[in-house]
Amino acid sequence: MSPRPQPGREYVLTLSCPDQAGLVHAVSGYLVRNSGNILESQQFDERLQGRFFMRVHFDVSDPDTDVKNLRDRFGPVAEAFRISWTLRDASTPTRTLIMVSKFGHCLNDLLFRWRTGALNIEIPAIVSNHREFEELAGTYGIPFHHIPVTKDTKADTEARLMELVRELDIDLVVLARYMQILSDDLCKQLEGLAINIHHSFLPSFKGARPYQQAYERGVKLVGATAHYVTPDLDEGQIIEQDVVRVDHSLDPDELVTVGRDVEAQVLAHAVKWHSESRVMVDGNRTVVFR
Ligand SMILES: Nc1nc2c(c(=O)[nH]1)N[C@@H](CN(C=O)c1ccc(C(=O)N[C@@H](CCC(=O)O)C(=O)O)cc1)CN2
Repeated sequence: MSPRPQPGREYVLTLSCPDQAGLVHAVSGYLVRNSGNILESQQFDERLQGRFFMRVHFDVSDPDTDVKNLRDRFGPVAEAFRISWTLRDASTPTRTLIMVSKFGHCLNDLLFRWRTGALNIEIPAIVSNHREFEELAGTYGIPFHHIPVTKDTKADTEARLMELVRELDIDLVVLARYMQILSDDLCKQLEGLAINIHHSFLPSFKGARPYQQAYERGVKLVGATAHYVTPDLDEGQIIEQDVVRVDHSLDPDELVTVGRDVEAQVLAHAVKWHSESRVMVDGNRTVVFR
C-alpha cells in the first residue's frame, strides 16, 4: 500500500481534451514552473474519438504553492488546449456516504478497509431503508440514518438523502447493495458521484435477482460490476468487474454466497480508484488509470 500523500504537498491533476501535439510538453512545463515533481503519470490516447486523457500525481517543493494558485495557473494551459480538468490535494479524503439495504457484506468490507487505512475516505453517514446494519454502524462510530422507502415516500426519501449529501459535504455516494431504483432526477444530481455494485457480470442479468437469472441460464461464471449510477438501471459507465467460477451443483442461494467476496472486492477497487481520481468518464465508458 503506497504511503499516505503529504497534505498541502501532493496533488493529482486529471485532464481530458482533444488530442493534439504539445499536450505533455504543456503539462510538464506547467509543473516545472510550479516546482512540481512527477510521482506518477499515466495517459491514454483514445484514437477513435481523438481524445486524450491524463492523470498526474505530483509533489511541489515551493512552500508558497497551494491548490488555489496551482488551479489559477493551470487555467491558461487549459484554455489554450480546450482541456477539461480537475486538480485536488492528494491527501484530502473523499467524503463518502454509503447506502445499504438487507445485504451487508459490501458495507462491512468497506468499513474494515476504511478503518485499516486502505481507503482514503471519510464516512460521515450510512443510510439504509432497513435497520439491519444500525448496530454495525455504531461499532464504527458512524451515524446511521434509517430512511424507509415506499412507492409513496420515494420522493421524500430522496429529498432527505440530498439534504444529507449537502449538509455533510459528500463527495461520493456508494450504493453497497442498496436495492432501490433512484429517480432520474436524483441520478442527474449525483451524476459521476454515485457508484453502484451490481451482483452480476454486466451486461448479463441486469435488474433484480441476477443470481436467480444466472442459475436459470446455467452459467459457469458469476460476477460483479461496479458502475456509476445513471437513470438507465445498471447501464452506467463500468468502473470495475470480476468473475468467479461456479458449476451445476450450486443453487441460487449458494450462488449468492459465492458471489459475496467478488462483489465486495470489485466495489472496494472502484471506491479506491474513484477516491484517488483514477477513474475518468468517457461517454458510456471509463478510462481507469489503475
Ligand atoms: N437509477 C438507478 N438506480 C439504481 C441503480 C442504477 O443503475 N440506476 N442500480 C441499483 C442496484 N440494483 C442492482 O444492482 C437494483 C436495485 C433495485 C432493483 C429493484 O427492482 N428494486 C425495486 C424494489 C426492490 C425491493 O424493495 O426490495 C424497486 O426499486 O422498485 C433492481 C436493481 C440501485 N439503484
